[in-house]
Amino acid sequence: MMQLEIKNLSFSYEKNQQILHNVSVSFQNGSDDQTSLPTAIIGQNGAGKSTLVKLLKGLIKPDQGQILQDNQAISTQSVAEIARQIGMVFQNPNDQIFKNTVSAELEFGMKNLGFDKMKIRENVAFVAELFSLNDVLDKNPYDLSLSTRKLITVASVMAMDPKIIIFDEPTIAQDLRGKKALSKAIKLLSEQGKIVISILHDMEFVYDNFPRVIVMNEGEILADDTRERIFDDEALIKKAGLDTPVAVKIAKLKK
Ligand SMILES: Nc1ncnc2c1ncn2[C@@H]1O[C@H](COP(=O)(O)OP(=O)(O)OP(=O)(O)O)[C@@H](O)[C@H]1O
Repeated sequence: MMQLEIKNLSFSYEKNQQILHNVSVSFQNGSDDQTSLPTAIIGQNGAGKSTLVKLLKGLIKPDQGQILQDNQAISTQSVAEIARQIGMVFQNPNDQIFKNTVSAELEFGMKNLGFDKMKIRENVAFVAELFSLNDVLDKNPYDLSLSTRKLITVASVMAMDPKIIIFDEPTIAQDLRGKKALSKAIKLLSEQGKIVISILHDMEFVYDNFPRVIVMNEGEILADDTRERIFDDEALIKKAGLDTPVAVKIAKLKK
């Protein structure tokens, strides 16, 4: 079993302007309770979602509180150690793409982590197939659409085989085909026993793919529960300034 635990985390970018207030939450794999399910983090713009996942990845340091991976503080781990354990797909793919061919980009993270050639070839083939990238492997990512670039970053991080994978808004700019590939990837990662966490604004995608939902509001966790209970709670959804997924609205009309 693997565990990621956040204890009493507070954070501010600037003095006297606290962004996260005493946040505690945990994620794990391999148990049958809801902390092991693929988890969506939802909430209005500015709620603190991106800040929370940056802290999880060790990109910024908390003012107070702890982030523990298997009972070890991530603050004691090197950047390389964290990279091996925690993969993160940023909101904007342009922040994450460095190479001038898709295949070099897919290989890049694995090379940095010292994967052997056979494994690199195997993983590139797997993610290229999963995200329909075989026809563009020799292309420059910047000659491709934003949606394809985003899928390339998801594929690159998956290829590195991290134990924990965090997505920041993976569905931005995606059409139905892209969303289907992402759904398949999330299911697969979960079946492989990875901890899957994603920030999302697309409530339909949340409802279809994430059995556990964390609602953030003004730097706090308002609720952490199953998607059914979260979206059934109209007062909660309203307080957090969110929408109810269409499927839930229809089910309620039928009642
Ligand atoms: N680098 C920064 N410096 C100062 N303030 C920041 C910085 N990044 C974010 N903030 C502020 O922190 C607060 C939380 O931002 P954050 O990006 O975590 O929210 P979010 O819930 O991810 O929003 P969004 O859905 O728009 O991405 C906001 O008020 C934002 O203006």
